[in-house]
Amino acid sequence: VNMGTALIYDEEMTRYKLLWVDPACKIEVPERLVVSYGALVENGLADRCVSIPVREATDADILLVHSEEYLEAVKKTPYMTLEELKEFTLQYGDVYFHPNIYHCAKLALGATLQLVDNVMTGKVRNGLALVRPPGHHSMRSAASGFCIFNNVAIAAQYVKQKYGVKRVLIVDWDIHHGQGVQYSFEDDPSVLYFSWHRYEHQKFWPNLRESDFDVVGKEKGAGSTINVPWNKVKMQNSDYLSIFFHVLLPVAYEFSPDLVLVCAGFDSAIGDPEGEMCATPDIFAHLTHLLMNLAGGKLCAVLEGGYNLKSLAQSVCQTVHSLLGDPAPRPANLEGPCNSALESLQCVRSAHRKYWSCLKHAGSLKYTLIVNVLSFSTIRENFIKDADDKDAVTLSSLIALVDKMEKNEVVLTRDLLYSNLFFYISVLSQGCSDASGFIQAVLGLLLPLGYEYDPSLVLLVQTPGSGICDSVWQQLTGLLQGLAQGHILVLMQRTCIDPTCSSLLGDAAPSLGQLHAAPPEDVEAVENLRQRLKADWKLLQTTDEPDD
Ligand SMILES: COCC(O)(O)CCCCCNCCCN
Ligand SMILES: [Zn+2]
Repeated sequence: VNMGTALIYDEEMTRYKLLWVDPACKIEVPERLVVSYGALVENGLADRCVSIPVREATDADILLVHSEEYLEAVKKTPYMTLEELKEFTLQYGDVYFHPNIYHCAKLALGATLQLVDNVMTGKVRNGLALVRPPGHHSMRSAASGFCIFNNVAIAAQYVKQKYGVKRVLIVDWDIHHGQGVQYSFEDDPSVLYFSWHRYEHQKFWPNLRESDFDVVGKEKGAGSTINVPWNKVKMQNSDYLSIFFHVLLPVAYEFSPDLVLVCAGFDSAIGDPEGEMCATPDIFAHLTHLLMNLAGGKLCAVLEGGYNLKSLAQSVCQTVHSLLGDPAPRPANLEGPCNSALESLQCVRSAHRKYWSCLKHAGSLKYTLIVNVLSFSTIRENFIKDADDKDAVTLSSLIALVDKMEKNEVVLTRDLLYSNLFFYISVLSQGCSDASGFIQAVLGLLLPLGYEYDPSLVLLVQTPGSGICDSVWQQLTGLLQGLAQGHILVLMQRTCIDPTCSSLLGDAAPSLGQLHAAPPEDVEAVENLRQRLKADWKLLQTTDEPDD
């Protein structure tokens, strides 16, 4: 059941700003919150959310990550003169202090903890905390990058301590590397930290060697830090989606988190002076949607960066639309990932191959994945029979149609042809359906194909004997709703009405639990098919090698 989406915001957090000249900090202005919240109100989204009040974080909350000496130092800032504030600020990088920033930093952290409390206790399903100062750069004893307290890092420690949460996934889609988060969990296998960031071979701020793809975590935490460096600017939607399909989502499903925290920075959107990327605000509807079937839908997004007020406001609205369960806009005209993105993708996958079974290739065939992309011409030449001109494609005719498609005697009624290309994937799994093999096929093959194809309708058919268990079926039904603006038609030849309906009604699919290594034959099946198809379907590429 959909318990709703929390929105946590308090205008007190707009009451601090830069009081002196500092070119590095002038972009971090109070208007960032004003326009974000304003846009949610204007678009009728604020009213559809459950409004949860902020609270002040306690010392105990702050000390989950930060040191006593750092907290004691920050506590003195409200009483400092302008000169003392400037002096105090000099010891840190790309950050500024203000008499009211300590208060606002406690509210930003308090807002974040209110959000995770309400999600963990089931008051709401998911939510967004619109906060400043942001958090992901601040470290145990240092402020950095406009950040005072590390809101998301503290939230992860907080839920582990208070709710005994075993595994937390942190997705940092801000365009900067959240080094503060990485440092907090680099040896902690219970927190998986994923970050992509503008890097340009260490030439971009914060210019850290440890932001590169080969830094994967330490000791027990090896494999639980995933760094995706963008070594060029102007990355687009398909670059972002490729990383989700071929790195983040396969690993996230294998990790099977109990909670997803998002460092929701929107400086990764087009128009942002910091990111200089080209991904459009609607991509955040898809990124959010693609994470919403993890952890039983428990997702807490916390604002980090975002400095172009127009694209920030639009990106925030796209994110909240998805949190509310609204269908995502069609991912129009996706090209393939650029070579630089493919290089990063390949580097990250190989750096993590030994930690995550989903990134391995081996074995022989179990799934026969039949992918027929039937274009107009193919259909017209080879398949059209003298189909009578039905006015409406009735369900029975669709079922009859699908039966024929199963037998590859495709007869398409004329009006079905009018809905442009017809895209037909049948995932036949002989024998018991191993969830991980199937999910990896969905994430690494079906979704990239589907997003690139961008259908106006998704026809999902459950063939008898497919042996796909309900929770996997619900994951599939949920994930596919990111396509065709959610226009999905499910033909079931087996009674799994309830789980399907709950997924169609927007409920998150139940977690599949930690996924074991997929049977090698499944992995190979997907890999073979991906090799065959990637020449025509660019989103299937994971390397810039002609045949990886
Ligand atoms: C968590 O804060 C959100 C953020 O990651 O966006 C902070 C970015 C700090 C960027 C510091 N350099 C600015 C140089 C100005 N050209
Ligand atoms: Zn940022």
